[in-house]
Order: sequence, then structure tokens, then C-alpha cells
Amino acid sequence: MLLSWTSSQVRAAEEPLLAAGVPLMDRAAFALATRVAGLLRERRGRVGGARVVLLVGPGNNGGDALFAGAFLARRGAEVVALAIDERIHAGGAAALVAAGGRVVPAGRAAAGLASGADVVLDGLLGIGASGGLRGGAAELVDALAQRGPAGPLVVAVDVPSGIGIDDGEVPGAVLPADLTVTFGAAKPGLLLPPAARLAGRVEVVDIGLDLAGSPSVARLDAADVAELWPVPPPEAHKYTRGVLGVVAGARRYPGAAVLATTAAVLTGVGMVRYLGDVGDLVVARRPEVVIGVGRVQAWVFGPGVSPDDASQRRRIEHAFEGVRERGEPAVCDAGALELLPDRVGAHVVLTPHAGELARLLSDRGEHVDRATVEAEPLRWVRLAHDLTGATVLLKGATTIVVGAQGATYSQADAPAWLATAGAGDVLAGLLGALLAGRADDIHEDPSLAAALAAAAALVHGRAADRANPGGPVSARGVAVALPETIADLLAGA
Ligand SMILES: NC(=O)C1=CN([C@@H]2O[C@H](COP(=O)(O)OP(=O)(O)OC[C@H]3O[C@@H](n4cnc5c(N)ncnc54)[C@H](O)[C@@H]3O)[C@@H](O)[C@H]2O)[C@@H](O)CC1
Ligand SMILES: Nc1ncnc2c1ncn2[C@@H]1O[C@H](COP(=O)(O)OP(=O)(O)O)[C@@H](O)[C@H]1O
Ligand SMILES: [K+]
Repeated sequence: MLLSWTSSQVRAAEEPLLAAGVPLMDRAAFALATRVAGLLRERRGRVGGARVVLLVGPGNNGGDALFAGAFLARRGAEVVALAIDERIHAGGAAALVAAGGRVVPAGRAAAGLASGADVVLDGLLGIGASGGLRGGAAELVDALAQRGPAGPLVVAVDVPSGIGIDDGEVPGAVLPADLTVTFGAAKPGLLLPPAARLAGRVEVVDIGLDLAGSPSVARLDAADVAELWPVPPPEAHKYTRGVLGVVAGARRYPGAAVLATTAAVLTGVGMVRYLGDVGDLVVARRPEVVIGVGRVQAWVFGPGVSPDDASQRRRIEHAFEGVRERGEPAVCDAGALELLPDRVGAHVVLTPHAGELARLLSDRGEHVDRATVEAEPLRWVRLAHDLTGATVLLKGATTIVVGAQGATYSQADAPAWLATAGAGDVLAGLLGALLAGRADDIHEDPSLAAALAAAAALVHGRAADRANPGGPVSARGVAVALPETIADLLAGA
């Protein structure tokens, strides 16, 4: 699991170490220099003679870049520091000069100098940033961005300068990095869109911080998902494994019912019951599915259901009573989002895309549109959780989940090929099966619903990759790839 910590949490962890004289900056700069030297060797065989440009801001982030530059200069690199501000880290500047590097004010020629380098270290701003880059730093980054893609490698020092460290916002110009070397712990902005895509590969360097309190945003990996998975014990029978009720599809959108039930069956669940008007079609495609009402452990509501569909609407409203009275976990997707009661518990997982989340919030008096949600997704997902009480999973290139007790996840496991009609129906069925399999545990600890939602996003993305690595996928193809994807995860492959 990759955990991230806010800037104030990181600062609090640094404080006692700094007071005790622990050389945190030396550790950070040495690790940074080692990574950069590795990149230079990969790219050009050796460090000696490499042209390294440091973009140096006024704080300790610039200090890290300067000390790393000094290490590289001692290894024979030609290092130039472009100082954006009159204030720069004095010790770092002295170390660089003593190692044979140069410090120059970033003037008109700065962008040209930087774009001719083998590698640029972005040490303009770190966790001390307030708002986006301003003044000379913003102008330099803009000028560099205009020079096109075939430029130097960019390594961000701690974070790409100018991103929202704690919320992943991108308020202004940011130099996209190939690699971010981050110190002590990942920061939330490195995991959250829209900033996350500017960070490139993220490497966390251990500088000995002891982080307290809950992490801000987590990212599950395959081993975490394997641990969460409801693997049937030897004595299992279909009812102990969980029964999932699916209210999906309509004469107008029959495919959603087929996709959601198919995904649920292939994810592995004791039984799938289908409620709706296209049962014949569902059974023709998925003979395992049982038609009609009966006891269930969890629900999927909404794929392919339009809010004006009176019969499906009645079924969902009725099923929501069980969700309220008996605490059955539920996935509330697509058309069912408009039928959500005012307040529910975190055992209900909403799965909107950005447009649906904007509508859900607007219906509750927060007038936002899709673009606003996409610019600050964590903020709006948190608000939707606060307003409804539900666990909220926002679909997109990066999937964000917020649930009970502040549980927050960001998953980026899917190829863009997954952005195809019906993929959301597959996610709903997959997540429903997981909720059914762990319904009792969710009852005990509703924050588990958020972890399972994140796990579903990971499996969904991996199944898309497996369905056709590097190429287009259909939603049905993603569902069909689920059993082998899950088996591989459980085997630790
Ligand atoms: N405290 C330490 O000893 C350590 C700090 N580390 C590094 O230090 C960084 C944090 O250093 P600082 O706290 O000095 O903060 P920064 O280096 O992020 O810089 C903050 C300074 O930049 C200016 N500033 C803030 N927002 C600005 C904006 N939008 N545009 C232009 N200027 C702006 C302010 O004057 C502020 O003094 C970390 O990100 C990390 O790279 C690491 O070396 C680990 C140890
Ligand atoms: N650019 C992208 N990269 C990766 N996955 C994406 C991207 N865009 C969307 N997705 C995923 O594809 C799925 C699309 O779901 P959704 O929008 O509900 O489609 P539908 O309603 O047609 O089923 C979601 O799981 C979403 O996270
Ligand atoms: K930086």
C-alpha cells in the first residue's frame, strides 16, 4: 500500500528530528542525487560531463536541489543552478560552488539553458508552497513548457513545484516531471488528479521520519487486494459466500443488466438474483443468475435504469428499505443515484462519474459542473460523502474513494481503453460481489466499504489490461477477464 501524508503531518514528523540535529536535508539530497545519477547513466552511460540544470526556489526545496547538484558536480557533471529569487539556501549554494558548480540568476537565457540540459531538477517549491508558482518561477516554467516534448529529463524534487500538495489541485503552471523523488512519505497531491499526472514515476525516499496519525490518501496494491478478497473457506456454501441482488437494466438498456450480472458472477459470489424487466435476456446470457426476489446480503442498484422507469424505481425504493433496516451493503450507480435517500450509511457505495457527481451535488444545493469536479475531485468526493453519509467512488482515469472515518483511496490502475460504454456496469457488478462476500465485516466496520471499492477499481483496471494488453477492450471483455485477473492477484502473480 502506498500511503501519503499531508505537508503538516510531514512537517510535524520532521520537527523533532531537526531539533535533534538529524541531517534530513543531507539524506534527502543524497538520495535525490543517487536517483539522478542512475537516470544519467541509463540515458548517456555516465554521469561525468552530463549537463544538469537546477531550478532553485527560495526555500529548503531549493536547498535539496543545490546539495544534490553538489553531489553530481563532484561526480563530474556540469551543474548550473538557476536562482529564481535573491534568497536561496546559502549552505546549498556554497556546497555547489565548492564542488565546481555555478549559481546564476534565472534571467532571459534561463529557459534556453534548461532546455539544453540532460536533466533538470525542479527545486522551485516543495511542501512550503502556498498557491501556484508566481512571478519569475511561473514565467520560466511556462517558457520551458512551450519548448515541446523533446527536452531534458525532468526530476521533481519532493513534488512538482506548484501543485496543491494536499489536494492535488493545479492552480497554475507546473513543469511535468518524468520522475518525482519525494522525501519521508508520498504527499497526497502525488496520488490525486489532476496533479498526479504531472508527477511521472514517484519514488519515496526514507529519510527516517516517524509519521503519526492516519495517512491522508492511500493507494492499494495487488497484495492489499488479495488480503481483502473474500476467498471461500473449505466449508463454504453458496449462502455463506453471499447472495447479490441486482436491480439493473430496462427494455431500453438491457445490456447494463447483462454486464452487471456477468461481472458479479465472474467475480465470484454465492448467487446473483436479478430483479427487472429483462430477466429472459439475462438468463440467456448468464444461466447462473436466479430471477426474482429473495433474501440477499448486498445489492447493486441502477446500471441501465432511467429514473422515469416506474417499475425499476419501485424495486429500488423497496430494496433501499432493506438497506436501511438490515444494513445490507449496496452499490448505487447511474439511474439509482437520483433515488438515493437523503442520508444513508457508509455501507452504501455511490459510483458516479464526474458528471453524475456534479448532478448529485447540485441536487443538494452545491451547484457545480463536471469541469469543477474534475479540477478538485477530492474536495467534491469528500463533500458528497459528508452530505449523504455514503461511501463515494468517483470514476475516471484515476478513481477516488472516500468512506467512513476519513478512509480515502486513489487508484490509477486502468488503461484509458477502459473508458468505454458499459465499463461502469461491470464495475458495479464486480463491487457488488465484493460487498456481498464481506457483508458481515462491513456491518462491523463500514469503512471497509471504501477499501473494497478501491479494490474493485484496481481489479477492474487490471482486468481491462488483461483483456487486451495495450489495445481496445469491450466492457464484456473486461468482465470475461475477471476470473483470471483475480486468480493471479490471489496467487501473488
Ligand atoms: N525541513 C528540512 O530540513 C527538510 C526539508 N526538506 C525539503 O524542504 C522542502 C520544504 O522547504 P520549505 O519549508 O523551505 O518550503 P519550500 O522550499 O517549499 O519554499 C517555501 C518558500 O517559498 C516561498 N513561496 C511559497 N509559495 C510560493 C509561491 N506560490 N510562489 C513563489 N514562492 C513561494 C515562500 O517564501 C517560502 O519561504 C520540502 O519540500 C523538501 O524538499 C527536505 O530536505 C527534508 C528535510
Ligand atoms: N481515461 C481513463 N483511463 C482509465 N479508466 C477510465 C478512464 N475514463 C474512464 N475510465 C473508467 O471507465 C469506466 C467508465 O464507467 P462509466 O463512465 O460509468 O461508463 P458506463 O456508464 O458507460 O458504464 C469507469 O470505471 C472509469 O473509472
Ligand atoms: K519541487
